[in-house]
Amino acid sequence: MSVVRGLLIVLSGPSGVGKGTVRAAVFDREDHNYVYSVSATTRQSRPGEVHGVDYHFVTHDEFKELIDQDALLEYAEYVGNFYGTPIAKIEEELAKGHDVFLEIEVQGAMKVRERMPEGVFIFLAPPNLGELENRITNRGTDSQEVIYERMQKAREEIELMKHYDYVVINDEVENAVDQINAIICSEHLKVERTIEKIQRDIHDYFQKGD
Ligand SMILES: Nc1ncnc2c1ncn2[C@@H]1O[C@H](COP(=O)(O)OP(=O)(O)OP(=O)(O)O)[C@@H](O)[C@H]1O
Ligand SMILES: Nc1nc2c(ncn2[C@@H]2O[C@H](COP(=O)(O)O)[C@@H](O)[C@H]2O)c(=O)[nH]1
Repeated sequence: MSVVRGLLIVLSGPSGVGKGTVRAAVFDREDHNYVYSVSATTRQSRPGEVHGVDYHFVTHDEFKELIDQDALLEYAEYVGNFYGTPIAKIEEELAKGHDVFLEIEVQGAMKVRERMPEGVFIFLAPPNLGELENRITNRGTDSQEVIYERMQKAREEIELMKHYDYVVINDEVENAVDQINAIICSEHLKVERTIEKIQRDIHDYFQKGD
């Protein structure tokens, strides 16, 4: 029997809203078949970040080579650094029936939407912008200048949330996780129902011909 292709789940939203935190909590569920798409970036690694796990940390030349080789599903420049999604792993995992999670900013998500509109696009929103600023600040990874730039970006990004299939507010991590799990279940059901409908149609068509 052929394997049903996995879902491409694009979790997007402003920096610091909690995408990584929520995604890790979604992955903590025991019985999942999720795979995380590790992005390439020209950003310097932060303390504790592991090459190949959190990101593929690459030079500008290496990033340019990925673009030239058409190895990225999408890429974007974000606050002075490049970020991109390697395509090969995604195709491989979807074909195995695994659900692939992308955790990317909004310009990139819109490009994925053009290339893979069958994806499930979830915008993670902060309860309010003051709380977003607190989260980025308390994370302690960015200078005041970078925090300012990320907050300016957040304003533009929130304007684009209307282009997503779902908006989830990350007030409490557990609430956001429950909503995302419910979205994924319902998207799987949609795919199963569509397959059943097509199979019924094929069955009915050939019965008529008998
Ligand atoms: N619901 C929440 N309530 C309070 N703090 C939260 C919540 N979700 C995440 N945080 C905290 O906010 C900070 C930013 O979270 P995280 O790094 O997961 O965001 P992100 O969206 O992945 O950021 P980036 O896009 O910059 O990688 C972290 O310190 C995290 O612990
Ligand atoms: N368009 C893409 N955006 C990405 C990708 N990987 C991560 N990101 C997003 O960039 C910002 C900044 O990330 P940070 O790790 O420096 O805080 C954040 O919104 C990430 O989600 C990608 O492959 N493409």
